[in-house]
Amino acid sequence: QDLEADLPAGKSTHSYQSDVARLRGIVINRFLSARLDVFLRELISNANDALEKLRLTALTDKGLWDGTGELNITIKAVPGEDGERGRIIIADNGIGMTKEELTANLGTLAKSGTTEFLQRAEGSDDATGTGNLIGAFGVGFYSSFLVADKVYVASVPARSSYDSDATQYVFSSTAEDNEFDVYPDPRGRTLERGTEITLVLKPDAEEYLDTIAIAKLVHKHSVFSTQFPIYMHEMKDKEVPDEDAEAEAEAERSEKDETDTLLDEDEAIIEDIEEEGEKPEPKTKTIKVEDWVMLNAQPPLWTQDPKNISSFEYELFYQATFKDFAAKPLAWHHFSGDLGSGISFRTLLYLPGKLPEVYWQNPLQTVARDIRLMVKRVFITDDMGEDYLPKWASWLKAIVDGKNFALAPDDLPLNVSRETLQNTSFLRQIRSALLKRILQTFTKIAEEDTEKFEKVHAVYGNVFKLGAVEDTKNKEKLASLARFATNIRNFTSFDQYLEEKKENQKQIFYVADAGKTANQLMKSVFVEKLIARGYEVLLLVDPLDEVLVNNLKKWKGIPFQDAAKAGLKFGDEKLDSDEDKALRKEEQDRFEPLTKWLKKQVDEVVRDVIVSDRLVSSPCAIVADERGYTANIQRMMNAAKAKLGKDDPQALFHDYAKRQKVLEINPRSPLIQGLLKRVERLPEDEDERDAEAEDELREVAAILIDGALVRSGFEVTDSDEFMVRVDRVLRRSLGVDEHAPTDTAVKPAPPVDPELQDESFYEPEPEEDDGKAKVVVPDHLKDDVAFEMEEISDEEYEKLTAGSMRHEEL
Ligand SMILES: Nc1ncnc2c1ncn2[C@@H]1O[C@H](COP(=O)(O)OP(=O)(O)OP(=O)(O)O)[C@@H](O)[C@H]1O
Repeated sequence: QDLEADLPAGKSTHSYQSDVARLRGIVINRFLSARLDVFLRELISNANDALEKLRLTALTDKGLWDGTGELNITIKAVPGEDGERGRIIIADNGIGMTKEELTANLGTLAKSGTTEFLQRAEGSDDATGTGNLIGAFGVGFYSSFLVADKVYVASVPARSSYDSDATQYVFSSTAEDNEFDVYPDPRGRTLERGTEITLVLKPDAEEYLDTIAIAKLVHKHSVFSTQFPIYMHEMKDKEVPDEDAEAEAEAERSEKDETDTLLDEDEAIIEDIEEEGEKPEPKTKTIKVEDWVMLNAQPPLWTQDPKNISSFEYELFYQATFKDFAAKPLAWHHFSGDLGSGISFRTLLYLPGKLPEVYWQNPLQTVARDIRLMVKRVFITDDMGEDYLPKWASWLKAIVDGKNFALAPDDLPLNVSRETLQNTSFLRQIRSALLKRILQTFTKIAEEDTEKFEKVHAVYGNVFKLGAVEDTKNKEKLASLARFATNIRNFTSFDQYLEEKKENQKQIFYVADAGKTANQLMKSVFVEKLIARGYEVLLLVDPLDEVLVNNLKKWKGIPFQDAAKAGLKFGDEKLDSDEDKALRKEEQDRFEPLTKWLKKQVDEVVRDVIVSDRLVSSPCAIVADERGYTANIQRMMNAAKAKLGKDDPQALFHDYAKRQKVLEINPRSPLIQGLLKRVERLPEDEDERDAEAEDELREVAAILIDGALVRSGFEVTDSDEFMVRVDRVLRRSLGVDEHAPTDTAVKPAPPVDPELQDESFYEPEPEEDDGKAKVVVPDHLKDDVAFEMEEISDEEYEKLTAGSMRHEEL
């Protein structure tokens, strides 16, 4: 029987309160279709409230509900037939409404702040933002009109559940009219208690009739939003005995039995056995039966006490909620907080076991997509805006469930734009709570479980480094989580490095070269002496490492020192004996002729040449100035410079920075000592100059410097020139005439061919027959044919050929 009022008797028509009319107008006209599906979560949320209200009031007023019978929510989709519209019916057996309550609750808005909300919503173009706030401001029920042309709300208050004569009333309203009707339900009393909402779907909302679509929606928005079971009506296939077919089969069987008795006895036995093997299957048929499937078997995990939740449950919840099946979460943190002004929240945050590839493809572009903001267990949004979290944390997956959230409109302004959503104090407070807890979670693992932290660091190491550069507020905390290899250990933090710092050491030493391994870096010329003397050196192999230390500049007040740069001090130089100091001074004076001479030779490559204090076995090294490029940075900058114009100031700076290096020579290297001697022997007098000897020496120096460049990680200035020099020096050492030219004569190419020949002309020429025995396989068979040959003796050959087998056949 239809819900439509058939008799005018008992029907009353009311106008919506003006605010309701405006609100309905916004809902109906200003929502994007993408937000249509909120209607279901809103109605489920209302049903949940009605059930909760019943449960609570029944605690003190047993007359409302005796505690027996399940409190639940049901959803039923009724496809349209015979030109009728499809319907969705959502019912609860909660507190219910009287005739007066139907009129008052659904016809007026009692929320404070609504008028302001309406003004802003009407003035805003951001329809999606409005969608986020539905629910938080009690526009919930009116979202029905997103999908329905007509809505019926049938209700019986709980108080009447024991009174079988009590009247069930219907509220009905169309989307167009600004009026609604209230009348006794023409179907009579169909509900024991509670509310049943029937949505007569608009033609373009018929997709919601699909039970799978409904189940998906419930899972997306509401599966964790109520503690009460949600059941969905389904027509299920069921096999039942088919009595008609069974009776027919029985008749057939008895006919057959009669024939069997006529057969020979032996045969009859065989027949019996066979019959036993194939007992007649009972005849069945498939019928459709009604079934109610529970959609939310799981209660909201984050509302439970962490003590009662197993790791397995946390992991399952993670997978189900965030659809991340790539790896188990590495860790989670489940906590509640209070923001004052009556707002509290519960949060469950997860550190994913793997960061998505897109994160590292462009970490600065990533946006947090998995922070699910809920209010009272009802999903509100997972779009917190582009910059809600710093980029380093954009991988975070979390549920944030605010309580009493809607009661504090100041904390969530009615303005609907995302930018303001981000800037509300509630969300800002949540953001800092989230960041604080992420860092706490990492720090706790780092302090308590090194093995686990190694795993965490393998995934998040670069996140810490990126974060320390990006997030000035959390710089220290993030940087202290980063770990590095050193020449002494594999996994050390800056703090641990300082614990092992030597006396008087005033710098944190590091050497960086992205792409090299820690072992390779340990062999770098720059750290020879540091390592030989037993100092600890951070071996920075990741591109972000160098960015991080350059950005930090100091750790606990102690500067970082790139071992490949000028300014390296062991710190104990002052403690050297006078003798040592004198020795160094003497060395410097002694090598001055060489440093001066070399400086003239290498003017283009380096700024200065000095006697080194950092080399042990290598003859020389190229060390960058404090403001110059190290090889590592130079490589990165070269790529960037390639894109700049020649006269671009940045390009000019690049050339300048490139030259800011020093050639350091090792006074103990025999090669350097030999070079010094040769330089000293060069006659100073202009007239006596030996051009040839000078050239030779220059060449040696040039190779030495190129070698130093390569050893120091730079590229040689001109690799062709380098090879020409090496060629000359090799000749000299082999006693080959240095100037003897290589015979470079070659046969010139034939004259230009003016014509295009026949195609076959360009095919490769067949090999000439050399007269030797061989098997020639045509090209197209080469892949398919294989040969095995066996050498046979003359005798065997004779034997074989003597018979019928001829040579060719063999
Ligand atoms: N299923 C229901 N059972 C009983 N009362 C209901 C039901 N649905 C709605 N109501 C009544 O109608 C009122 C208006 O509902 P509406 O969804 O517009 O706002 P709200 O539920 O009060 O706000 P919010 O959606 O933010 O919780 C509710 O406050 C409630 O009193």
